[in-house]
Amino acid sequence: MPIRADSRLHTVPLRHVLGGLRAGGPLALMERTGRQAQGALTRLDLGTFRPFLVTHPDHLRHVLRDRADNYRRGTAMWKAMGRLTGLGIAGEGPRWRASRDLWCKGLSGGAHAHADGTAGSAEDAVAELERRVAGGATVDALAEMTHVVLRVVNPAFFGSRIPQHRCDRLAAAVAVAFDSLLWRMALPFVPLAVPVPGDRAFGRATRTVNEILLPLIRRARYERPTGPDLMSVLLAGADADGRALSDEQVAQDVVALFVAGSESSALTLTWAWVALAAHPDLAAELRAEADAVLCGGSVRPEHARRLVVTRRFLAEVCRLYAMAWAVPRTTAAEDVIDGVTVPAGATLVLSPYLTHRLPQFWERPLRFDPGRFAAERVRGRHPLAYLPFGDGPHQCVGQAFFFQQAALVVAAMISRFDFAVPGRPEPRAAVALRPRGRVDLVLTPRR
Ligand code: HEM
Repeated sequence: MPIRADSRLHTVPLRHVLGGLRAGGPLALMERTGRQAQGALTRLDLGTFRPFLVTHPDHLRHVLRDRADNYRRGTAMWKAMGRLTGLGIAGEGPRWRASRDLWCKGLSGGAHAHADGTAGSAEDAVAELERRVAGGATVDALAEMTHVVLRVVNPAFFGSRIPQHRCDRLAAAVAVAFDSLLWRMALPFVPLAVPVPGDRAFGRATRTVNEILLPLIRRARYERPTGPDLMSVLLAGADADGRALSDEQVAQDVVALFVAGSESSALTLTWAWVALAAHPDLAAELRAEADAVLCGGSVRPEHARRLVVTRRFLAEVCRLYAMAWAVPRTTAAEDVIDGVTVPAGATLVLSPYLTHRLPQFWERPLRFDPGRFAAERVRGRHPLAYLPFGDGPHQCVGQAFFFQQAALVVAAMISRFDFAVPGRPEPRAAVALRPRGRVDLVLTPRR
C-alpha cells in the first residue's frame, strides 16, 4: 500500500480493508494503516463509503482549530447519539454553545467547587472495596472502576440527589445505549429509518434512562436548586434564547454527562491498572508517592496537586489507551487538507489513538513512559501530537476534573492494596476503546 506519488493521499483499497478486518478487527486494521500511512491523510475504501483518516498533528490543527467551522459533528454516529444526548452539549450551534457555557460553569474548578464531596466519595468507595476484599479477591476491574467513578461523580454531577443504586442503573442503561451505536458508527450511510443491530437495545436503554431521570428532574426543578453541581447549574441555566432548559434538555445533557464523563473515566482507570501491573517499578514509584502524600490517611482534595508522578502516569495511560480512539467529523464544504481535496459531505475519522503512536512525534511510541510528560519534554512537542481530550471548540470540558479525581482514586487504591492483573488484556475498538473481555484485578489489602 504505497503512498501515491501524485498526491499526499494514502489509500487503502477495499480488499485490504476487508482482509485487515478479517485478520484482526477494526483496531488492528487501524494500527496497520496508521503505521503504513505515517501521518499521511488516508482514505479507506469501504465500497460506497470512503472515510478519511486524519492523524497528522498539522492536519488535526486544520480540522479542529483553523477550519473547525467546516468540520461538523454531522456524522451518523453523532446523529444516532443525538437521539439520546440531544442537541445540547453533544450538538452544535447556539444550543451547544449555551450548554457548553453551562457545563464550563458547572465544572469550573472541577478542582474546587466539588472537591470535598468527590474526594470524600473516592475515599468511601475505596474503603468499601477494601472491606469487600478483606482477605484478597479477584474483581472485575472495569465493574469496580465504574462503581468507584459513579460514587465520585454523584456529588459533582447530581449534588448526590440520585440514590446510588439508581445512579448505577442509569449508568448501566447509558452504557448499553452508547455501545449499541457501534453499528450506526460502522454503517453511517444507512438512514436512521432503516433498522440495524443494536437499535432495539438502544430503544430499551433510552426508555430506562427517561424513567429514571425525568421524575428526578421534575422534583429537582420544583426545589429550585442553587448548588454547584452540574444538574443544579443546568436547571438554573438558560438556552441560547434565554429560556430555561426544558426537562428533556436537562435529561439529555445529564445523559451526555454519563457518556462523556463517567464511562471514559472508568475505562481509563481500568487501563491504568493494566499498565501498572505490567510495570512494577512504576507501581512502586506511584505507591511511594501516595504514601508520602497521604501519610497513611484519607485522600483529600489538596493531595491531587501533589500527586505529580501519578498525574504523569495518567497522562501516559491516556496516550496509549486513548479512550476516544476515533472522533468523527463531516465536511460542510469542500476543502483542501495538505494538498488533498476533501469533498463536501465527506466523513473524517480523527484518531488520537493513531496520532499518539506516530514515531515522528513520539520516540519509541509503544513504550510506556510517563517521563514524556515532564514539563521539559512536553515543551518541544507539537501541540496537537497529544489529544486524548480532543482539541478546538469541542475540546473536553472535563479534563481537569478527570485528572483530579483519577489521581485521588489511584492514590487511595495503591496505598491500600497490593494488586496484579493476570494475562495481557488487549484493547478492542467499540465506540470507546474497551478491553477485549473481562480484566481481572487481584486485590490484596496491604497490612
Ligand atoms: C479519560 C477521560 C476523558 C476522555 C479521554 C475524554 C475525551 C473527550 C474527547 C476526545 C472529547 C472531544 C470530542 C469531540 O471533539 O467531538 C471530549 C469532549 C467532552 N468531554 Fe470528555 N473526556 C474525558 C472525561 C470527561 C469528563 C470527566 C467529563 C465531565 C465531567 C467530560 C465531558 C466532556 C464534554 C461535555 C465534552 C463535549 C464538549 C463539547 O462538545 O463542547 N469528559 N471528551
